[in-house]
Amino acid sequence: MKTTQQSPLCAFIARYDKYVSLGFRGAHSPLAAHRCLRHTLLNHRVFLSTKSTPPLHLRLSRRCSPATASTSINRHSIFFSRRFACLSFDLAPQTLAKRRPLSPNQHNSSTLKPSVVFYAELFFPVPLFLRHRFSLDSIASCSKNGRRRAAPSATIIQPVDKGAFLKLQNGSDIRGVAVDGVEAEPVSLTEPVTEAIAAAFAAWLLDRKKHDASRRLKVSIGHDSRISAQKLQDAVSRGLAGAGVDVIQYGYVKLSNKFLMKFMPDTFFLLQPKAMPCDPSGFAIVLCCWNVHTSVYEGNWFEELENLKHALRTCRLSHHAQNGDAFVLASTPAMFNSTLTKSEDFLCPVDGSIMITASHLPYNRNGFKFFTDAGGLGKVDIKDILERAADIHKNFTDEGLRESERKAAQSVRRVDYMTVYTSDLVAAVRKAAGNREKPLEGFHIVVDAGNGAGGFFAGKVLEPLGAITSGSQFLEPDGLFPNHIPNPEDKEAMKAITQAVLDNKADLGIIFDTDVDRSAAVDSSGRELNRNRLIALMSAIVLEEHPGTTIVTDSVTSDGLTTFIEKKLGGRHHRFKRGYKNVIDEAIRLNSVGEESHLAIETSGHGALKENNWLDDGAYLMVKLLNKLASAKASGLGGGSKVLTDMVDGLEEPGVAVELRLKIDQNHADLKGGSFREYGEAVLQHLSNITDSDPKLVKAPVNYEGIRVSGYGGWFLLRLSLHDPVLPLNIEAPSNEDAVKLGLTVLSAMREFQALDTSALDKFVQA
Ligand SMILES: O=P(O)(O)OC[C@H]1O[C@H](O)[C@H](O)[C@@H](O)[C@@H]1O
Repeated sequence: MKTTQQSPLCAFIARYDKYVSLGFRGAHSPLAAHRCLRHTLLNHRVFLSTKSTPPLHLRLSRRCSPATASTSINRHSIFFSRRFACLSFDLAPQTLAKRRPLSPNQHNSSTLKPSVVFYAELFFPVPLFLRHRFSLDSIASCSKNGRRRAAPSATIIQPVDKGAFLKLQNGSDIRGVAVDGVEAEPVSLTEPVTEAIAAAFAAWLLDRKKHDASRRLKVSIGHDSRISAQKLQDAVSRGLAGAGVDVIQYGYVKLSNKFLMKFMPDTFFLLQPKAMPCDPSGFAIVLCCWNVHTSVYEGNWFEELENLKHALRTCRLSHHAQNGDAFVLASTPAMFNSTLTKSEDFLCPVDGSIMITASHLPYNRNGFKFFTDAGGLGKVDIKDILERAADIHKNFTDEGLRESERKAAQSVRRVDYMTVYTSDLVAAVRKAAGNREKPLEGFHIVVDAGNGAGGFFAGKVLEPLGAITSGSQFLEPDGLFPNHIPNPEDKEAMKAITQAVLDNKADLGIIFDTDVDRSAAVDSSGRELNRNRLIALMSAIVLEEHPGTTIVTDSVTSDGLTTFIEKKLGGRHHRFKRGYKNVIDEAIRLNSVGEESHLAIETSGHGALKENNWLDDGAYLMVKLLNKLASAKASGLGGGSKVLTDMVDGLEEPGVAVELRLKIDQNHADLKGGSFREYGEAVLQHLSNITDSDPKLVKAPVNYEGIRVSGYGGWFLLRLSLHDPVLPLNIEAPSNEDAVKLGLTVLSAMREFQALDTSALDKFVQA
């Protein structure tokens, strides 16, 4: 992925943005500092927060010189933006020399104007009067005659038409670009757009809950580890609060003074605890930047960061909320669960819930999933919300936005809901194991959270159940996903968890996607239990509990899986469409018409069980595997994951299985102004005709999506992607030769479709 940002600083931010905010070289210049601040704020999650009141920040600005008496400060300045304070100090060269001797060259360098810059994200909006006084925004907004006038909202509202809003729909989710910097991917999920979408969800919810008009509705918001999460969560909070809904945030940052004193003593000293007391529950941290000459400071600075990162890791940051140090994240299933939980302490149940996530997509994307107690919202509702959002956005005024901001500042509450959610998971395993406290004692299970939100599973689920989790990896949240794509379908990701299992001689490996609605496992021999194997395993478990039940899956499942479910397990395999919402809704429908179904699951790792309120929950799928391990051990069947491996014994596996994604060029003249869907349908129709006339091929008699054809001992499925201008082609066959024959059939149907990029298929058949 190419980024347009080239400066070393950007590279630096890209590496460390989770933990620091950086100043630019020359941050002594207010303009540069401000630009830097804006850049950082716009693109990165900025840490951290304080519940202290704004005057404390003012005091901080005055007191910082004495506080840093051991250094020599040439000048300092403070800037306030709507939610952030930026403090910048220029240090005299001798101060630098104390940290690391400067070369004569550096002493003489005219660029050597080192600064320290602190950024603080405030939990409260900075009052306008402060902003007017200190913010460069307000200086820029001075009228020509020199009189200050009210600063406009810190966000500039660009007009956005309805079409642009509707483009944010991705099936039953909303997805867009939230971070600038990737070529040809302009930001579409801006703060005002997000605020409008949240306000639209509130309006939609208020319409649905008219009968509850006597009380204020509550909506929970949570997010995963994405770098734009905080920014969007704030915007969502404003949108909801402005629409008259109570807002409960499940995602926030919480680091204790103790943590700071221990791991960042220098920084903390500069922050002067007396001037910036942290209230016992709120905690505060502002990480500083030893700005400028990273060449001068590099060692030290990197060392500090490494210390911090180490500290974060050893503290199991995301699992120790109750101990005071945490990035408190949320998972998608937990958000849905918050509409069902009954607990006044945790302000539950909420009327609606919003998860801020773009699942496994690249770091610059983000999006929303919406829930009520009836489940995730469907396509029609999402379209309705986006249409409403477009109207709301059109009518935004500065004053209205400020009012929403004020309301959000007054009404947002924070709850560590993951504590409830994880204790439910722990309770489920204990119950299944005959109420034993530590049913997983003796098991070594490694978790790979891919730096998403799933790190909690090691410390808050497995460890309380007695499992050893050493060797778990990528548990710490990092929205740049530096290790691998957090996606159990991804080959690299599966390789990483497999290696971790083998290296640690673990009994089981568990991997999640970013927002924990998908998962997969690896057995002790390093055998991947994902895709068809995971479905086979889950089917075996569910069919033991509910003999004969129907298993609903997505469309790309293998023929071998059908044989396994129907012949070996005695269930019924209902192969439906791709899309987790589609399979869940289908299972619910089957039950409503009298066909019992207890499991809806996709090869992607999404899965939902009837017993778990049809919650699409990757963590719960893993809980079902844990139950199996625990009960096997209790009944003396031995430890390890053999019990799971044995359950998928007999599943026929194809020699070759590929998925090729063929793009439709939407701007190609061959579309003749039509949509890519119409074009894709035409390709499918043509393929259907061709296969009808080929005696070696048999079209699947029952098929709900695309064209599925058997032949040459295997099968292929060509279908339209749920979201993209793409025709995904799945081929499974006993050998490469057979797979190529199937590929050639498909290719022959595509020759006349010029807008279709068949290069992946060309390559496949040639190889
Ligand atoms: O149709 P595709 O492009 O293959 O995408 C299909 C996938 O889209 C999303 O990621 C959904 O969350 C999945 O449930 C679905 O399987």
